[in-house]
Amino acid sequence: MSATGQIFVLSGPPGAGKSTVGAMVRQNLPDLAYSVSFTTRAPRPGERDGVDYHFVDRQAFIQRLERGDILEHVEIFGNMYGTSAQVIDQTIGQGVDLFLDTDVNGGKALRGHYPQGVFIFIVPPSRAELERRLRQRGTETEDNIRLRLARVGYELAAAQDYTHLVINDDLNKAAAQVEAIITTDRLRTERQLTRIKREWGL
Ligand SMILES: Nc1nc2c(ncn2[C@@H]2O[C@H](COP(=O)(O)OP(=O)(O)O)[C@@H](O)[C@H]2O)c(=O)[nH]1
Ligand SMILES: Nc1ncnc2c1ncn2[C@@H]1O[C@H](COP(=O)(O)OP(=O)(O)O)[C@@H](O)[C@H]1O
Repeated sequence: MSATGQIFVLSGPPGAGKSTVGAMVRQNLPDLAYSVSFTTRAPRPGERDGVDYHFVDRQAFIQRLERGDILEHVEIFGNMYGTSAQVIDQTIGQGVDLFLDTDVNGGKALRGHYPQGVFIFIVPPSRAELERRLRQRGTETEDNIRLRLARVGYELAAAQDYTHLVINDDLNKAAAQVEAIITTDRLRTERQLTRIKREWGL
């Protein structure tokens, strides 16, 4: 029986709805911690440092990598993204559940470290709708949209390695489904017993 918190990883192609659905789920499940990644990407309008990402320059990112502060990382679209090792250790070490948004490489690395984790893949209903949503998001140049569209197949090929698959057709439905997956995992007997024993001092 594990006394640690669980990890919930959300992956999917760019434009699938990871950020949007992730934010809705976290709002409804406030006791779920969020792993704020490091990135060398520039903030988008509305994104906040330390909340959406820790925005750092390449040199600072590499320093962190060399110090072992980053558990897993990837370079996508010319930018680096990485998960804080400290956040993972401290959060789940304290028995708190942790939500992460990573690409499929991050998913694979985390599956290696935490094989009992919950790995959720999210896809939009169609490629055309994904393209429409990426454009409508209004955050990317045409070149960046093309880069993101070129990655869709690569991300989709890894969907089979995830424990759950959610189709993001209707936003509220998709968020409710991700929430249901998390809640169901939390209701597993071994996780409930761990919690009960801790609370009852058993
Ligand atoms: N492996 C890994 N991927 C990450 C991390 N943080 C973000 N990503 C992924 O990096 C990719 C690009 O993210 P972002 O620039 O926010 O763009 P978007 O996919 O267009 O919303 C997405 O697939 C994220 O899931 C991380 O810490 N590790
Ligand atoms: N079910 C949905 N219906 C319509 N638009 C959506 C839906 N889910 C997400 N979006 C929109 O699609 C765009 C891409 O979603 P986003 O959460 O940024 O994706 P990701 O983080 O996976 O790249 C955003 O503008 C978001 O508001």
